[in-house]
Amino acid sequence: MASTKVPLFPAFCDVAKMSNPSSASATNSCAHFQPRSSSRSRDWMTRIKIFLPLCKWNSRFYSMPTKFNPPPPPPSSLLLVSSSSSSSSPVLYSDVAPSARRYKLLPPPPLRTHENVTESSDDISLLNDRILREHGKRDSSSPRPPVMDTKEADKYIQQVKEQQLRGLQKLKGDVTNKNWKDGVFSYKVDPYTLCPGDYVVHKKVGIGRFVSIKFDLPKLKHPNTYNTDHNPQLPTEYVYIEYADGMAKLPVKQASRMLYRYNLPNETKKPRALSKLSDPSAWERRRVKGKVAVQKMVVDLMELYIHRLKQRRPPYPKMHAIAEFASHFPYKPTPDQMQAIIDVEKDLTEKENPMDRLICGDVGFGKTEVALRAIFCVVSAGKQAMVLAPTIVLAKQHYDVISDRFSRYPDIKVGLLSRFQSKSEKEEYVHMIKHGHLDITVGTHSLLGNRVVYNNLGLLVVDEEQRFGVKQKEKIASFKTSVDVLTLSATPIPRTLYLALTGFRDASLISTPPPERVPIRTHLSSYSKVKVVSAIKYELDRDGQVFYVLPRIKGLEEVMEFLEESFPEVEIAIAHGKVIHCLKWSARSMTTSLCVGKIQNYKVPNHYQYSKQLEDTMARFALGEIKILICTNIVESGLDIQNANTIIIQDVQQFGLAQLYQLRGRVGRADKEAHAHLFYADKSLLSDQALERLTALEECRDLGQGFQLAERDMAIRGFGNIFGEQQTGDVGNVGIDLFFEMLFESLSKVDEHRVISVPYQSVQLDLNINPYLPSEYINYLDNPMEVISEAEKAARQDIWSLMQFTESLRRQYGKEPYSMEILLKKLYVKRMAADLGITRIYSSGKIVGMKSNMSRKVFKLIIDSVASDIHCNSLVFENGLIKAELLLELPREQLLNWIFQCLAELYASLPALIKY
Ligand SMILES: Nc1ncnc2c1ncn2[C@@H]1O[C@H](COP(=O)(O)OP(=O)(O)OP(=O)(O)O)[C@@H](O)[C@H]1O
Repeated sequence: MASTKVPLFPAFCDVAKMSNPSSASATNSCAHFQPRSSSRSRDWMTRIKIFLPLCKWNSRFYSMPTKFNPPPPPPSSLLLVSSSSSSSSPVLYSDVAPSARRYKLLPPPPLRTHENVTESSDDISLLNDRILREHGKRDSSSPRPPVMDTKEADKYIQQVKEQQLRGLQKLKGDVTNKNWKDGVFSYKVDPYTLCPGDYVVHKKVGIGRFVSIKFDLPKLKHPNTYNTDHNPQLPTEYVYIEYADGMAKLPVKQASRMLYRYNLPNETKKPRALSKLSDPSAWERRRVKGKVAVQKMVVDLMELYIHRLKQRRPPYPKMHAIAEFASHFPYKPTPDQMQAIIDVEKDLTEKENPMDRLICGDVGFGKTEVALRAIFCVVSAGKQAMVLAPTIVLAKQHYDVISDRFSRYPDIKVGLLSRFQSKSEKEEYVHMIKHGHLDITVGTHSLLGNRVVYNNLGLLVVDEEQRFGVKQKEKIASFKTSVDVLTLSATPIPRTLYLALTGFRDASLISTPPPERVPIRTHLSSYSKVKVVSAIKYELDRDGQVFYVLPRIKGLEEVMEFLEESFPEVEIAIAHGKVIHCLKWSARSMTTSLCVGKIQNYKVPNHYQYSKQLEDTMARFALGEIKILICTNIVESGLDIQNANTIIIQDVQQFGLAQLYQLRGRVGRADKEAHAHLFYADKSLLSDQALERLTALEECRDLGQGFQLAERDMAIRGFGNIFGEQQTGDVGNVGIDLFFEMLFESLSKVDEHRVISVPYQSVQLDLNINPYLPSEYINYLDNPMEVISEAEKAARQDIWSLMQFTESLRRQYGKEPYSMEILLKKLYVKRMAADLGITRIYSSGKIVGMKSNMSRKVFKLIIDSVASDIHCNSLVFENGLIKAELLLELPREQLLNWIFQCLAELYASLPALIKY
């Protein structure tokens, strides 16, 4: 939603504070208001007192929690009349001249944000809070795309749809895929593959625990009839599932049609609760919630994608020089690698909208080369490129690889910027970047700081985006609309998901390893110094190098001592990502040339010195001078040292599977057989789950097999790459497989979930409500005509502007009187109706009718996702008309309240719909 600010009126009064200084809201909103003089405030109080007796007829007026509580209007004081029923531009008539401006002008107060929402008592506040929350949620994950013209949107949606169909078609054509059943992609589980205790999800009943499959005699449907499905004489196989309030038994055939796994294989995460057989509606609500969450994800994705398609930049020129650049790659690209290179080249040289492509491939499968070619294409066209890495070690490695590859092009300048640099060094780089003297900048998140301003940025390469923090991801997202972005990730996306997503997200998969790769041998056992020494000795004997990884910095020192004793002649070093302000650790963070005896003279290094040491350590390890590197997971991603082919991981249980998978990928990056030794401290301390997962990792020996294992296990994390991380929590509601199925369904039907909004002006509100504004309120307002016209203008713009308008109004003048509230509600009703595609609202007796352009499917989806049943139970959909029959005919203003609340409920489901 566009966050356009409605011009605020000058804040000038302190009435609320004076009349009710202790009110909580006064503290919140009016604390900065200053009365100009006490005599004037007394004057105001006197005027209120005079009018008080007149107000008694309107008890509702008094019961409102208002800061500003002026008297009700004498009937003639001000009448707001709609100039026509289709336009709510009101005409003002006032019998009281606006009073002199009596209050001091102060700057407008800050707007409420979703963090500081406090007052939420009336309908409008509640709705505003909801809009704020929704905006906050969406804003944190992605910038809100601006409104798009319906016809233009049609074109893009069609384009996305066609591409996506091609993806699904490919999936169908994939004969090896067992998930296609009867032309539909299915994630249902084969009951025979279940183990007792596995959590399962029955689509109709909910979450239960698989007990067993047993033979039993089938029940007769009726005592006098034979069961046509099963011969009553013969026992049939049944699946037994335990629920919260009993045991269910299902014929195997039915179970294979209805059951899903709740968890990933090898995962034993407990669901919050088992479902009840006696209460299927609770499960139904949960399922609908899950469906709507999935829907929201897909719609967000779709909207962002469409928004990006709308951005324009001229395609980069196709250059012959790229062939020369490519010829310096020492290997023949693998087919997948080549495809990824072609995909990126097409994005850059054939498309007119900025690229946002994900290169997803197993560790060490050659993603860097794809990025290098993209960088070449962009910088040779005179633009700058930025390469972002999650760690300084990886940034340095990228810097080395890039510098090496571009060394033949002296005009192309490459620089490394990191938080560990000295201030002057940094300043120099920042200056060079700003003036276009640096073509390729490599660095960590420090590149995202506001001080780094580019002269002509064309490409952003992000390595392992998931390892950046929320704020940094937001910053990265903000680049996506203006520059080409290439994201590299070793977190696998299941091929099926990838294909289904074709059309929504540009991604290239590299799933084939370079040809000479040999599978890594993984050994899992309890820790033993003897085993460690033997593993290291084996590697050193073949002239290789060793990574020794621990989960914490504490402990590196101890290992150092032990290894120095065992291998006194060997160069050993420590590397980790932090400067530790403790003499002992800092000293040991130096390379091994520093012996214990020198520690006394050693000064704690600052960031700059530490970075130099780390850089030096890593460089010497890369050159093969250091043979054993004792480190934390600072080496987790991307590090590429071909001669290091043994990795020892101590206290393996403290790492996540994804981390282990990455760490293991540090070795076996050339043609030598590599070994990964995973050591746990004490088997008895390992949970069954941890042991099972580690065993699975050990068993996946073949190349690509590990990828398959990780593919499912990390599918959820893979979602993070595509949808944003917060949504992954929604999986827990319905279990992974049903979630996948819903996702597939939703992806393939995305165009059916479309609400086409109508222009605000075209909404006809035939309710004949024309509220009077009290003259006191009119006098109180600085410029009433302007207030009313600003309100209209905000409503015409969008709901966000209207929300900002009411918030400002209330902050400056206090809570409005009832008639003003009615006026605002009219505007809200019209605005929400326009967004929902409702063109006319009318009432006739007890019937409320809303003429809409939405389809029955969309109506159903909206109704399904509405949290409160109060309004929606009464709504039906007939031939483009949303209809409700109320229990009794309501007075007009109450009717407006009912419609306001009803639309606010419907409006809440809009995020799950495409709104063009
Ligand atoms: N087609 C190829 N044939 C042989 N070796 C290759 C090929 N492509 C890349 N390599 C080499 O494989 C090693 C790993 O490649 P690269 O660093 O690009 O992997 P990556 O996919 O980025 O891995 P990670 O996810 O760990 O960062 C490098 O030494 C690289 O030179």
